[in-house]
Amino acid sequence: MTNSRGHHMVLTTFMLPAGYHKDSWRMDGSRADELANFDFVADLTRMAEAAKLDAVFFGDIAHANTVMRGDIKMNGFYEPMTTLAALAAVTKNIGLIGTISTSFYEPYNVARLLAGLDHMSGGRAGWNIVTSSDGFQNFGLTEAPDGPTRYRRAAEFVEVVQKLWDSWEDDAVINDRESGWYVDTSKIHTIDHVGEYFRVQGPLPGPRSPQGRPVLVQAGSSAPGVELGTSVADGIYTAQPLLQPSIEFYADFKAKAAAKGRDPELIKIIPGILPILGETQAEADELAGELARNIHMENGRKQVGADLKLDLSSLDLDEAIPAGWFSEDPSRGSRYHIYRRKSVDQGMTLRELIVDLARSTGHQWMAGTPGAVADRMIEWFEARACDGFNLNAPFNPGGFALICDKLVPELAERGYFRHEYEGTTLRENLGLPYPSSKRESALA
Ligand SMILES: Cc1cc2nc3c(=O)[nH]c(=O)nc-3n(C[C@H](O)[C@H](O)[C@H](O)COP(=O)(O)O)c2cc1C
Repeated sequence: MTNSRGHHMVLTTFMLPAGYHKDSWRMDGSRADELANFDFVADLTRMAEAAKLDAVFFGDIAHANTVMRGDIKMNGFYEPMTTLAALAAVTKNIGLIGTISTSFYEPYNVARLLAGLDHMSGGRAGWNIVTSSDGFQNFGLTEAPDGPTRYRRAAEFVEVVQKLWDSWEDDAVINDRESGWYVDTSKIHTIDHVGEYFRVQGPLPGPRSPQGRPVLVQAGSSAPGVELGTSVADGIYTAQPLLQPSIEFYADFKAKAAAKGRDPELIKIIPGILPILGETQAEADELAGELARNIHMENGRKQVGADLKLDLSSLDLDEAIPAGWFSEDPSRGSRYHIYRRKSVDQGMTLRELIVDLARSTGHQWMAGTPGAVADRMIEWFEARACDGFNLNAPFNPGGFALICDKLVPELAERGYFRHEYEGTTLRENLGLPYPSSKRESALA
């Protein structure tokens, strides 16, 4: 490894078969007619595995609001756990990270789902822990509980899931034909959890999974979100469009985790990036223009309005949203303030904002040659603005092919990414240790 940090980047991909760039499913060559079809997502995942990416990452939202506003990007066409289980059967090395909401499930189900995926994939499961800000109408409530309440439930939820994953000691299965006992029951323990939200006896009905505990990723940016991430997450997804704020976020996050006794090197900070690639800068710019020409502007207007909670129906597309329409309230969330800055400080017009949001939804995007995009990624990695990236393919399958065939090899060539998988589990490939069960640590 030739880079100064002594290890390579983490690279995962946000698996959105419709394409991360809004409306890119309208491009020539997209496989839009195959959305919700397994072969399509399996082809994309095999491409990611051939490029030796750490993991494919499936987001999830339990409602159809964005689809009804004309944006199918963050779609419900692929339910994460069922899709990942199917993908486990046709892949060998790549990590399989799925989103499950702590607001809409019970910990016992989630512990089983992820342990099951970990078993079926030989140790490649990961969980993106979200608390969901929408969709509560589908689960018996009229609106979302406030952030601190959702994260209180999430913290207890994760604690219960971890206790359940540890409820079988590593060597509880003895498979002893002589004695007639398949398991050593003295090594299987109830958890007897009684908390504010959950009462769970345990143990799980099956053995500890290959990774001991599947990898935990999280993306909270509010104070309670960061509190959960710094306490439990192995990986942090984050929208960081600018270098300096990302360096500050990285240092602050790792310091908070270290203050809790965690090894900051074992927590991977993974901002998103959307690369639009061309053989030359002119070719990349032309592609960016083609993607922008596919955007349905009126749907874009609705989407920006919904994201910012503003009525933009009367605004000319070539005007900027008036500064006075924005709130400075920090509780509006990090994405809101990214767009407030772009509009107010950088003077972007509504049309430019729609295009920018269509490209990145608040993440960094860059049009350039593979060499130039690799330069930018390396600059961030060396500056400790990140430990790697979540690659957002602007369009599929063509835009993802450019990432896998041109950008990732460039990073590998320059010593910033692997040529071969190091291990067979996601933990091994991320350089994370096998976690001893809580019971063992309590006894030690
Ligand atoms: C890359 C990335 C992916 C995310 N994926 C999801 C998702 O699939 N489902 C979801 O409900 N929230 C998702 N989120 C939202 C976060 O879980 C979180 O709610 C958001 O960053 C705001 O932080 P807060 O919850 O602390 O306010 C994602 C965020 C990021 C940055």
